[in-house]
Amino acid sequence: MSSLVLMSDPQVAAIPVRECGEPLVDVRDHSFRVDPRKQDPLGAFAHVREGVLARLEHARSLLPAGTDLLFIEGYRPLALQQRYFTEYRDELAAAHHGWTAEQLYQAASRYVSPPEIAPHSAGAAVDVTLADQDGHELDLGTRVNASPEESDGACFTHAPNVSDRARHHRMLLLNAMENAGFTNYRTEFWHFSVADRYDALMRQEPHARYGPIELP
Ligand SMILES: C[C@@H](N)C(=O)N[C@H](C)C(=O)O
Repeated sequence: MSSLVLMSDPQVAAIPVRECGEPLVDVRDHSFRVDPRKQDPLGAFAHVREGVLARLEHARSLLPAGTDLLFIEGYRPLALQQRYFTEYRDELAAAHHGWTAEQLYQAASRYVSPPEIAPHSAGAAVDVTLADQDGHELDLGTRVNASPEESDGACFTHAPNVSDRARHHRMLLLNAMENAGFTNYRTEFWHFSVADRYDALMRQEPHARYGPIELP
């Protein structure tokens, strides 16, 4: 297992973006199981780049019978990413009075990407989990979007403090998504991205193909 590189690592921001211009598409037009918890009036949450959709379809086909992907969130407007990041950083600041701005920036990036490199705002990232054939969410150890503090670190993909059953489900998800070409952010078992700066760095690619994009 490779060592953890945080989103705040300067190596991530240093990856250049050569925008490929692929459009955003709505996964709800492609028979995915879509959970409404991140639903927004414009349906932004259900959008991803075309190439991300193709990889999601591939990942889905790699899961064992009776198991399916449950799509939670894809595209996130930059203003929302900024809000999530600031709110979480402020929460950490309130709990850790002695931390420097740099410490807060790094710690916040375990759970929310700094807006300037955010994979969700590039349409390159998805938050997904597993469901059974009736659409019931499977146990992957914590709720999707549990923070490190809330879950005592159990949100980390390879956390030891989850049950064998949850670990098994995490590995099903991770293997299907990685074999379909996604990179997991190891601090969150549910977060995967492709062709953004983080994925490019992990794959030692010279540049990312997806940069910040607006919903049409
Ligand atoms: C906030 C959480 N759901 C999330 O999306 N985290 C990743 C790292 C992100 O903000 O890109």
